[in-house]
Amino acid sequence: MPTLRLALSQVNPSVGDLAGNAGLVRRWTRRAADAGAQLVLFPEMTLTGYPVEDLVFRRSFVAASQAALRRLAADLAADGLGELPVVVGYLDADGPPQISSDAQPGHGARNAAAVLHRGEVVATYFKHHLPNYGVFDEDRYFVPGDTLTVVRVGGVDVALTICEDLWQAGGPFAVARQAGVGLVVTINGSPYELNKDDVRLPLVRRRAAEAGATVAYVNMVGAQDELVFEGDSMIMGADGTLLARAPQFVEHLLLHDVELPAAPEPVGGVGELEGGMRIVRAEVSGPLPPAPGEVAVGGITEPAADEAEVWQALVLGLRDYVDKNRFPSVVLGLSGGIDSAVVAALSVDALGPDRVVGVSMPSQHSSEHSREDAENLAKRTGLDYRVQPIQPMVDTFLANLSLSGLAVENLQARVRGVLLMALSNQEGHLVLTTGNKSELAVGYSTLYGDSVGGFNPIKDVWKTLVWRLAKWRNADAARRGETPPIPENSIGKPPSAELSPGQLDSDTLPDYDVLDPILIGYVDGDLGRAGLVESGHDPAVVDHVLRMVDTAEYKRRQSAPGTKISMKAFGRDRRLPITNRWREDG
Ligand SMILES: Nc1ncnc2c1ncn2[C@@H]1O[C@H](COP(=O)(O)OP(=O)(O)OC[C@H]2O[C@@H]([n+]3cccc(C(=O)O)c3)[C@H](O)[C@@H]2O)[C@@H](O)[C@H]1O
Ligand SMILES: Nc1ncnc2c1ncn2[C@@H]1O[C@H](COP(=O)(O)OP(=O)(O)OP(=O)(O)O)[C@@H](O)[C@H]1O
Ligand SMILES: NC(=O)CC[C@H](N)C(=O)O
Repeated sequence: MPTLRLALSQVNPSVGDLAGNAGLVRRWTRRAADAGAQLVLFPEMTLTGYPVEDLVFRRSFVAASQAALRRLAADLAADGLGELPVVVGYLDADGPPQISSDAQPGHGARNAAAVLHRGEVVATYFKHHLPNYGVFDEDRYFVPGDTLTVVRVGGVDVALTICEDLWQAGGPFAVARQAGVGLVVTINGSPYELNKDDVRLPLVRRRAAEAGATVAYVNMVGAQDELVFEGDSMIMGADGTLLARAPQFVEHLLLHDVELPAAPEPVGGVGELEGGMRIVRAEVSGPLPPAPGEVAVGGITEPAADEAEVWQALVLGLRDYVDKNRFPSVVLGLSGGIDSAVVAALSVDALGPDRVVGVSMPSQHSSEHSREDAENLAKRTGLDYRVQPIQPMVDTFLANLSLSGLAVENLQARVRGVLLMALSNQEGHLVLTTGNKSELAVGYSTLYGDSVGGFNPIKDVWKTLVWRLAKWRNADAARRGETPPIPENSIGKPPSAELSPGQLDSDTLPDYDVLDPILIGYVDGDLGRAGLVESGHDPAVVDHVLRMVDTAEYKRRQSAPGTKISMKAFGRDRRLPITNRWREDG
C-alpha cells in the first residue's frame, strides 16, 4: 500500500487579505515541504479568508481571488515547491452573481477548492452542500457544485470536499465510495461552539465509514468578527480509528504518514455514476517528493475541558478582533464587579497588560469596595489603571437639566460611556463593553451608556458561566503557581449596577441561577412559554422574563459584536423582528 505524508495546515487567514493569505500558504507549504510532506491541505477559503459575506457580490473581489490563486500556483513553483501538491480553498465563479440581472441558472459564485501542482491549477472542486442556517447564509452567495473531483496523488485516489459536505449523509462522501477513493480531504471553516468538538469527531468517523476511506479534516484557526475557529484538525482511518488530532486555538502543522490503498484503475476522465453525480478525475503527475526521515506521527491532542476551551475561544476572539483591526490597545471601565473583571483578565491574556487600560469611574453611589476591587484587579494583572471620578460631570448635567429617577441613573452610565469613547478618540484604544448574555437577553444595560463599545468579549456568555470562568481562571493560575487575576471579592459579591443607593441586580431580576435556565430554554432552545413551564419554571417568573427578553430586541440590534461560543449567539443565529406584537403569554 502506498504511504502518503499528509500535512494539514491549521492556519489563521484574514478576510480580504489575499496577498497576506497567499504568503501564509507559501510559508506553511515551505514548512510542510521541509518536513517531507507529500500532500499539503489548507482550510476552506484560505485565500480570501472566511466568511467573506457580501464581498462575494463584488466582481472585483472574485476576480482578485481567481488571479491570486493562479499567482499562488506560480509562486509556489518559483519557491521550488511546485512538486508538492497543495489543496487550498478560494472564491471562484463561473458566471455573474445570482443576484444580478444577467445571472444564469446553475452558474455563479462558488465556494471552491483547488489543487496546485507544478505551477498550475490541476483540479478544482465546488462545494455541494451550502449551509444556510445559524450564522451561515451560503444559499445567498454560492451556487452548489454537482461534480466530485478525484485527484490521483502518488498512486492514491483522493476526493475533495468542503466543510458542510461533511455534515450531510448521502452526498460527496457516498459518491467517493462509489468512485473507490482511498482518501477524502475535507477543508473547513467550521466555527467554534461549546461541545461542537464532541459532535465533529463522531461525524468525521461516520463519513469515513460512508466513504470507506481515510478522511483528512483540516479546519482553520483564528477569529473573524464574531466567529472563532478552533482548528481541531484530524485524520480518521477508514475503520474509524482516530490517527491524529491537532490542538485547538493555535496554528499547527499536523503531519502524519497514512497508509492508503493504491488506486484500482487507470485515471479516467469525466464519468457518470448511479446517483447522477459526475466524477471528474485528474492526476498530479510524476513522482511525489520522497518523505525522508522517521515516520511522521501527528499525535492526538485531547480537547480541553469546557471552561478552558471557552476561555481560549474568548481570548482568541478578542485578540484577533483587536489585531486584525489594527488597534494598539483596549480600554474598559472597571467597576470592581465580576463582568468587567473577567473582561479585563481576558484582555490581559489576549494582549498583555501593556495593551489594556482599565478606568475606575466612581460616582456618589460607588461603594468603597468597587474602587478597591478594581485597583486590586489592576495590581494582579499589571494593566494600565486610571481613576476618573464622574460626579462633577454628572452634577454639571444635573445643574443644567432637570432629571430624576431612572434618567439620573442612566446618566451616570452615559457619562462613563462618553469618557471611554473620549479616551478611545484621544489615545486610539478600542472600547470594550462588558454586558454578559443574560444582561443582553433582558436588556439590563443603559443604551449609549455601559453598552457603549466596539467589541464585547462576553456577549455570548451567560452570567452563571461568567462566574464559572472566573473561578476556573483563578484556579488555573494557582495550579501554575501564578497570581490569580480576579479578586475573590469580585467573584463573591452580589451583582449591582451601583446607579442608585444600595441597588442590586436582584431588585429587578430573578437570581441568575433562576434566570439563566429560563433564558437558555427560551433563547438557545427556542422553547415557548408552555415548554418552559412544563420544564418546571415558575409561570409568573417565566412571564416576567419573556417580556423583558421580547422588549429588549431593539437594544440587542444596536449592540456591539462579540465572540460566539454557543449554538445560538445573539445576532445572526437569532433574528427576530424589533417591531413585534407577538407575546408568549398572549
Ligand atoms: N423599541 C424601541 N426601539 C428603539 N428605541 C427604544 C425602543 N424602546 C425604547 N427605546 C429607547 O430606549 C430607552 C430606554 O433604554 P435605556 O435608556 O437604556 O434605559 P432603560 O432600559 O429603561 O434602563 C436601563 C436599565 O438597565 C439597568 N442597568 C444599567 C446600567 C448597567 C446595568 C448593569 O448592571 O449592567 C444595569 C438599569 O438599572 C435600568 O434598569 C428609551 O428611553 C427609548 O429612547
Ligand atoms: N464605577 C465604575 N467605574 C468604572 N466603570 C464602571 C463603573 N460602574 C460601572 N462601570 C462599567 O459599566 C459596566 C456595567 O457595570 P455595572 O456595575 O453597572 O454592572 P455589571 O453588569 O454587574 O458589571 P460588573 O460586574 O463589571 O460590575 C461595568 O462592567 C463597567 O465596565
Ligand atoms: N463552512 C461550513 O460549511 C460550516 C458548516 C458546518 N456545519 C460547520 O459548522 O462546521
